Order: sequence, then structure tokens, then C-alpha cells
Amino acid sequence: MGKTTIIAIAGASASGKSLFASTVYQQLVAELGSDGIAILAEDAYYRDQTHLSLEQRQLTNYDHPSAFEHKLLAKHLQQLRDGKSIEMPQYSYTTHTRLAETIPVSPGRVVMVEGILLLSDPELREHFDISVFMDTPLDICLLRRMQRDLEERGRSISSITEQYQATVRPAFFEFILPSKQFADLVVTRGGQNEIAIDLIQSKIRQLLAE
Ligand SMILES: Nc1ncnc2c1ncn2[C@@H]1O[C@H](COP(=O)(O)OP(=O)(O)O)[C@@H](O)[C@H]1O
Ligand SMILES: Nc1ccn([C@@H]2O[C@H](COP(=O)(O)O)[C@@H](O)[C@H]2O)c(=O)n1
Repeated sequence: MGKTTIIAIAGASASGKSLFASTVYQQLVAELGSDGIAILAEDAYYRDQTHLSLEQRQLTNYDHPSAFEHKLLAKHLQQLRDGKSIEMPQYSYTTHTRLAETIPVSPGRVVMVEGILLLSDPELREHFDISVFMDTPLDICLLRRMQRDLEERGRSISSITEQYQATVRPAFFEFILPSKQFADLVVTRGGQNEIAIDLIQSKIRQLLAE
């Protein structure tokens, strides 16, 4: 196998990171097959909290770097680069814990990883060959997050608004926005930016052809 390229996709919560990553992935997989290209989620590396009660887990700040096991993510990225398979954790936003089952991820020529704090961690940044920042207006992110958290993450309007004001918005200004300077490509209009999707896909095709 040739050299591995690791592409990070960062940005605010609900800025469209996973939609962007999966759009790029699905179109390429249709052309190239699933060998050679893999997607990881930073959210899968939220710390396991099974030792805490549900009430205690609800008090965790999920927008602070300390909520993530970035060292494990860094180790997994290095293993994929070294041509080794990894077992990616799975995470539940309902119980705020890791699931017992992991997902095997085979090494590929291209690894995409998406998450809010990827570019804010200097050690993680060392692993990225290409960094993308989704620059979606924060009010749009909030609207999308509300709808998603209500429909998919079992949250109430009051818990969404409390969490947003207590941790999500402050962390955006403290950690996420300052990390934009480390991006090679800043993407506006998220998953609807077909030019940006095309650019990343062309780069990936070029890498896979080398
Ligand atoms: N350009 C867009 N137009 C409409 N809805 C979008 C767009 N981008 C993302 N969404 C929706 O917003 C929500 C959050 O998007 P997602 O990609 O999961 O964000 P992130 O991974 O950054 O948290 C999802 O429900 C997704 O379908
Ligand atoms: N138990 C958890 C874990 C995380 N969150 C929120 O998820 C956001 C990151 O995921 P995105 O898909 O939105 O990028 C982050 O802002 C956390 O607040 C949560 O609510 N509960």
C-alpha cells in the first residue's frame, strides 16, 4: 500500500462536517470501492463514562477538549498510517457512554476524520495532511443542532438551550473558531458547496492514482 493521506474536517457543532465527509465518501466509494478510503468520527472518541451515574454524565462539558480521548484517536491515526487496522469505538449520545461493540476500520490510502476540536489540538494536528474547516454561520448551526438533537439525540428544547449557552457557544469562541487558522481549506455553505466537495474529491482521486 502507498502513502496514507489523513484529511481532517473541523468546525462548529452542526456545521455540516459529517454531511460533507459522507458526501465526499459516498461519491468516491461509488467510483472506487470502499477499499482505500475510510471515515473516522472524533465523537467516537468521547471518553467512556460508564463509571458515572446518568445524572453525573449529564453534567459533563462535551465541548471541552478534556471530554475526548484524543490520545487514543492520535494512536489510531498513526496505526492506520502504519497500515494497521483499528477498532473504532462507538458512542451513544443518549447514555453518554461508549458502546460495548467497536467498528473495525481497515487501513486505506485516504482517511477522513471529522470533529469539532480536531484542529484545536496541536498533537492531533501533526497527523493531518489536509485540514478543512466548515465555516457555517453559528445561527444556522444552532437551528440545525436543535432539530437534530430533538429528532436524533433524544434531547428536549430546554436541555438544548441550556447546554448551548453553558458550553457549546462558549467553546466555539474559545476553541473552535481560533482553530480555523490551521485549515488549508475553509468551506462556506457546508454540504451544499459543490465546488469544495469537488476539490476534495479531485485531490483524493489524484492521491489514489499516485
Ligand atoms: N447544507 C445543509 N442544508 C440543510 N441541512 C443541512 C446542511 N448541512 C447539514 N445539514 C443538517 O444539519 C444537521 C447537522 O449536520 P451534520 O453534518 O451532522 O453536522 P456536524 O457533523 O457538523 O455536527 C444534520 O441534520 C444535517 O442533515
Ligand atoms: N454525550 C454528548 C456528547 C456530545 N454532545 C455534543 O455533540 C457535539 C459534537 O458533535 P457534532 O456532531 O455536533 O459535531 C458537541 O457540541 C457536544 O455538545 C452532546 O450533546 N452529548
